[in-house]
Amino acid sequence: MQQVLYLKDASIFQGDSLVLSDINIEINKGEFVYLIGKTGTGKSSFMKTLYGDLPLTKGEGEIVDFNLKALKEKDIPFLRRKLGIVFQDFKLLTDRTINDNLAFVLKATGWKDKNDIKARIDEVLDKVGMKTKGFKFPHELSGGEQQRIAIARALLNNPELILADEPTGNLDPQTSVEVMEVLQDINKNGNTILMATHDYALLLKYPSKTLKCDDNQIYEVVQRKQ
Ligand SMILES: Nc1ncnc2c1ncn2[C@@H]1O[C@H](COP(=O)(O)OP(=O)(O)OP(=O)(O)O)[C@@H](O)[C@H]1O
Repeated sequence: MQQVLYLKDASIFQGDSLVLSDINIEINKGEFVYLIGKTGTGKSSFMKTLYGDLPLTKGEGEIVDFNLKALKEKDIPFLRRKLGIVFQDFKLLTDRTINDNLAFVLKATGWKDKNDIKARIDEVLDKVGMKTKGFKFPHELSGGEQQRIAIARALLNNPELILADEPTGNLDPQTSVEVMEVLQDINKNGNTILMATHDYALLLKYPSKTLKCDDNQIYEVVQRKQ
């Protein structure tokens, strides 16, 4: 099994306060992993550590071949190119169309050829069922559609790991299921996904490996067979 993430005896701090300690986890290529836990237990802090927004100061960690302990400011853009990050609030650029949102990311990561850019955009929009919506502006799309675009954006550079922090947090239950179907599809096509959520209905509907933050620890939840 190829490992895309491991943490060994790691602790996560916000300033001086300890959020999580003794973290020992690994995620292998192809897995779909949930990260659950009550508000304030450290899910976002954990995710931020993985994409270089919080430093790892104690313990060891490696993500998509980057050593988190030795991560320098200048490494962060390169780390993020190997990750796809999806947030609760979509974070699309509101002043341009979907196609231009996606082209912006590709150009920022060195893509130059117009035809290659167009082909890649069509490809990722197709993966999230939004191929006909590229000409629209974000405000012309529903919340679920905007999140599907954010997932397409995360796929642009063939990420080795997708980090989704409460991707259905702003969506109604039906739309959450639609977005989850997209995430399940891309996982079946080989993408590795770590998804923070407090939506237990999704966990029950789509059972998968689950990590839980509680009492300053992260541990794997053993799921009972139904
Ligand atoms: N920027 C910050 N500075 C200092 N403390 C912070 C900061 N952000 C979060 N914390 C603290 O770290 C702890 C974990 O917060 P975190 O946001 O990681 O939890 P969470 O599980 O993601 O919660 P939520 O579901 O509400 O986002 C909380 O006690 C919080 O008050």
